Amino acid sequence: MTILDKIIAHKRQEVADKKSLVPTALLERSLYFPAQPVSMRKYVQRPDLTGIIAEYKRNSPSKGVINAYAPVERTSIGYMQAGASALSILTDTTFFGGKNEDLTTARKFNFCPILRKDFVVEEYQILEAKSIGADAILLIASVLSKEEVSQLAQFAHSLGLEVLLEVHNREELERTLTPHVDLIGVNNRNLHDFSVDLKTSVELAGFIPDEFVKVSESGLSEPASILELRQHGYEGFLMGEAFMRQSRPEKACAAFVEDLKKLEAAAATFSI
Ligand SMILES: O=P(O)(O)OC[C@@H](O)[C@@H](O)c1c[nH]c2ccccc12
Repeated sequence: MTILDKIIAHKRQEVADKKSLVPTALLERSLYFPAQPVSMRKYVQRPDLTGIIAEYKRNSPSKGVINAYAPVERTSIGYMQAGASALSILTDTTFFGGKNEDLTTARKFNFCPILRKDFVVEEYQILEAKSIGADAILLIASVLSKEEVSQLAQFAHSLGLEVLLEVHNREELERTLTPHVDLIGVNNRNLHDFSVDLKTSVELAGFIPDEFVKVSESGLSEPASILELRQHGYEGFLMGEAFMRQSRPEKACAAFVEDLKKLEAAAATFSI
């Protein structure tokens, strides 16, 4: 049994327990409807922003505790001030040390797209994402069938939420691709053994149809990688640990964006 299998088994039980406490009909009555949903797809493509989807992640199964102290208010506001396009907030408690309140807090302080980062296996969790103020959800291809991806994505759309479909290889991409998702994220980390390789994004880029916004996920820590991935059509860059590993993640994000801008300027001069 891999760690991902363990997470999914645990998640199914957790959702069953939650349902008995807050039945679906009750959750439906507490949906959060912001004045207008904020489109992650659009923000990632905004030329005045960086495409960075900055993640708030306290722990991970592969790294243990990453940052136990950085508060979600200051971190999320700082990420957005630094030039991030969107936020990703981990809400899984058991394996990532997150909670729904982290997302509601981030929502209170930021007008920007917020991705609820969790392991979605049922519609109930999508209602929950909406009820806590998310704008987008993640669907992980390796743990879902094509029908599940399609149905969950359509359900998310019916609530005004966008969908980021995460794949790690060509088989997952071709097996689950459906027009009902908005962005395709290529996870450079293999969730079964945690190995990370940016080549995963480079190699899969050509197989992703143009109508989907391409996002490269995990293991990003160098501005040069962003420039390289842009050449392959990536517009979104999901980054967590490189920032969260530092005591002031928002400052690390700002420094990264500064370096990225310098590199962009240098690259522009060089190409003339
Ligand atoms: O911390 P990193 O290496 O920058 O990675 C961020 C993000 O891609 C990663 O947290 C992630 C990608 N897919 C996931 C699915 C579930 C939990 C976490 C993830």
